[in-house]
Amino acid sequence: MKTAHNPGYFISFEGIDGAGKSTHIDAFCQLMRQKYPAREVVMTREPGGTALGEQLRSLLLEGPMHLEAEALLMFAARREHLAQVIEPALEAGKIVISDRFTDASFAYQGGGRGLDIAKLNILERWVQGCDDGTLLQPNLTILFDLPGSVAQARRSKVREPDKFEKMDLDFFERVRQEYLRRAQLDPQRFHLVDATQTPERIWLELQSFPIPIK
Ligand SMILES: Nc1ncnc2c1ncn2[C@@H]1O[C@H](COP(=O)(O)OP(=O)(O)OP(=O)(O)O)[C@@H](O)[C@H]1O
Ligand SMILES: Cc1cn([C@H]2C[C@H](O)[C@@H](COP(=O)(O)O)O2)c(=O)[nH]c1=O
Repeated sequence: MKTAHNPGYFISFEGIDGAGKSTHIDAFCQLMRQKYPAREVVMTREPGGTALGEQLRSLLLEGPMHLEAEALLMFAARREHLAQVIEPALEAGKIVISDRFTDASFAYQGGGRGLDIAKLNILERWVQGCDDGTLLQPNLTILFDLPGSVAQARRSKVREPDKFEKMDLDFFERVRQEYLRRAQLDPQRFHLVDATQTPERIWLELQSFPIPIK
């Protein structure tokens, strides 16, 4: 990509597993379609969003692997996702809404599993760096924040855990803290949602906070 300055608008949803992203993301996409009828809305996810990305997702969410292999595969899936889906959509002026993006790598591989943040910074620059030196990032990241114990209780009611969801509470607390650290570093980009609220309250909040899309 030549530059991160494009006519599109890029939104990511983030949070620990069970924080409630999936509960709201479809309705949020519909809301964006209603609010901005002139814009096409593309909903996607990570890891995934392309044929290769979905194959990598299966590998990543199933078997154990070396931490650096895991990080590299997350960013390989992301590179393909950017090239095939995200960059063309943004260049065409579309609204892209992704269920997770690079903050998840910092939170899970960095905070949760302990990969050196400097290595993640290098991968981020490699994969999201543009020709003019800018870094392609979401314009807005909606972070669903809640304690690991609450998320674990919610998850256990509804599904069989995947590889990450089997991790212990300490892991999810570290993931949460890394998300919060990144939100503090970039308060302009992050909108923090208190995900301990009822789904109804959260939905009201998602409908009402201002998003600078023309
Ligand atoms: N605000 C809420 N209060 C109580 N329960 C909730 C709330 N939001 C979602 N849930 C319930 O918690 C469970 C997990 O929610 P959801 O699947 O949306 O989480 P998620 O963040 O998308 O997780 P993952 O990233 O692992 O897919 C679901 O059973 C959902 O109904
Ligand atoms: C992008 C990304 C994701 N993960 C982890 C986070 C979740 O446990 C899964 C994805 O599952 P979801 O329920 O669909 O959100 O993958 C990660 O560890 N690193 C990443 O970069």
